[in-house]
Amino acid sequence: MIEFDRVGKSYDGREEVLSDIHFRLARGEMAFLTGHSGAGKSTLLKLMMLMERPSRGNIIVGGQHLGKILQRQIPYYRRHIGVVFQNHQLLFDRTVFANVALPLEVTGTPVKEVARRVRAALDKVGLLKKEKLNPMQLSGGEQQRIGIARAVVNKPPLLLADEPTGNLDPELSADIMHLFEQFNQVGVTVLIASHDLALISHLRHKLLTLRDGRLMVGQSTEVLA
Ligand SMILES: Nc1ncnc2c1ncn2[C@@H]1O[C@H](COP(=O)(O)OP(=O)(O)OP(=O)(O)O)[C@@H](O)[C@H]1O
Repeated sequence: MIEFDRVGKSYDGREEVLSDIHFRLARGEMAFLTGHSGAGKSTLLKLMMLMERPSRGNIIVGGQHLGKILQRQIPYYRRHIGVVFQNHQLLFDRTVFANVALPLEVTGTPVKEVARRVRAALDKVGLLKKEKLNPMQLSGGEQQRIGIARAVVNKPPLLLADEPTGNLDPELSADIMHLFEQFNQVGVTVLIASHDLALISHLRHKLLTLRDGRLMVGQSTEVLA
């Protein structure tokens, strides 16, 4: 599903933030990406989203060589990836339903189909009853669930998350991680950047650790060992 082959990234010709990054994530696999602040976690996710281009090396996502994707093709490529951010980036001038419907409207999905899919996504995150509310009326944990519903409403085969539990207390954070696991159990490939090592150590998935620009691959249950 994801393959990084000797990828390097430097900004503005300065020292490399990522060096010689080499890893694979199989279709249907789930992994955590960790590392200290500034280690390059967001940069690695941005390379997969084509928000940044590597300085060297090759990246393949879903069978596509990212180096061959032209600038104008990027919006189409991104439709296959669901993205969840720490600050959920919801629009507070519209309802929960309208927020989750956004990715479908962009692709011109018929209205009936939009309603069906939005409700299915809200049901999966346990917030079907809140569709008419404004996101402002929801708790932080609920807002994050709305962000996740919006990320999965298109049924993307790949879900990327950047510190999705950053603002949440431990219990809510665990709930959010379990939600990602549920999507993974139905076949979605999931990669989550997080520095919440206590939480990660309780879940058994692949662990990608960035240190001094290099990547090490291990198991999340060994993270505190
Ligand atoms: N657009 C940019 N231009 C220049 N430097 C950048 C840019 N984006 C990130 N960097 C630098 O690259 C390094 C890695 O940043 P990145 O945001 O990928 O780290 P991170 O591991 O996600 O950090 P955090 O956990 O604090 O979010 C940092 O030194 C940062 O200052």
